[in-house]
Amino acid sequence: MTHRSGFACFVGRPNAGKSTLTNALVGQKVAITSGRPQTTRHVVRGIVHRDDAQLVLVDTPGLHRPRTLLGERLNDLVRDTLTEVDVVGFCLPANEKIGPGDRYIAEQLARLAPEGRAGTPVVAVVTKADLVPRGRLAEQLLAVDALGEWADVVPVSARDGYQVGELTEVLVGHLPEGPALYPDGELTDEPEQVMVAELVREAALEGVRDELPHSLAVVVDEIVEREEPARDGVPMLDVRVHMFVERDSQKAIVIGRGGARLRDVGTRARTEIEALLGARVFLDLHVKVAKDWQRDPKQLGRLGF
Ligand SMILES: Nc1nc2c(ncn2[C@@H]2O[C@H](COP(=O)(O)OP(=O)(O)OP(=O)(O)O)[C@@H](O)[C@H]2O)c(=O)[nH]1
Repeated sequence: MTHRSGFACFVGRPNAGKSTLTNALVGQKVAITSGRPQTTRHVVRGIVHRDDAQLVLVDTPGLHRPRTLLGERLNDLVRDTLTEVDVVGFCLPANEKIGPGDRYIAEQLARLAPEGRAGTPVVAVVTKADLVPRGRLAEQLLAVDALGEWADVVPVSARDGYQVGELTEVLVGHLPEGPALYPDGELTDEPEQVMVAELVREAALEGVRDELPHSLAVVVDEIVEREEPARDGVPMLDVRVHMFVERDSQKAIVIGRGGARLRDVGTRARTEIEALLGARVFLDLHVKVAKDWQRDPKQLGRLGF
């Protein structure tokens, strides 16, 4: 079975139904995050976990707020963000006529595809389908279709669940093959997780910063509390961390002769993590050379390279 993974974001003018749709897609396993995950520069709004795919929904700064629509200066930022995701969902409410705000966004999205090149696919999502009769919905679908070049046009209702599964299918269909980017279950994107990653990164770069310029990404896979605390009542945590480097030579640097350097890094990081979390920590450090899928500039960017 091929596994797909990647990022999507919803754009659309205010009130278009982006947040509600995100929640509907993510369903029970909602994993809204408050902070900034260390593996991506965008705020993760939610993750759809499936056996065959992981769809990470991220926020797009810039196109969400009306005032930013006026700021030409923000266009580059928006464009950057939109080209870093694998698929964009452009939300247009079924019950409102297409207006200048929608057209503005449509124009921005059209620029994602530089002439003659395939850009980020954009799926036009006609939201709030439950608010209009079938005939009106059909008319809106035609109007939206005429508004630009879309990879697909999908009507949905986040309210009653109409076509929500279908939209997931369509979005997943635009993701590249790749392993899950986040562990299943609740996304514990707590500040601790970010700080733990930072502590490991600092320890790993100590003394070799010049040799590993931008080539070290740290991903905290999990922080799990053991059921039995230590005898003195201090909680015990298993912390699993992956460090990604780009080349074998860099892996050798991180690990050091006979693993000596990695042990050192582990000890130093562990001491600091214990101080941070107030717990005894078993730190499981792995170093990996980024695989082919991670050589993809998009993927590397997400891992922080
Ligand atoms: N009837 C109906 N109402 C919906 C649906 N989706 C969203 N709404 C309503 O539309 C309003 C706006 O929805 P949001 O999800 O907050 O829209 P948004 O695009 O995230 O808005 P901003 O955060 O302002 O950009 C809310 O009052 C929702 O309850 C839907 O499928 N059906």
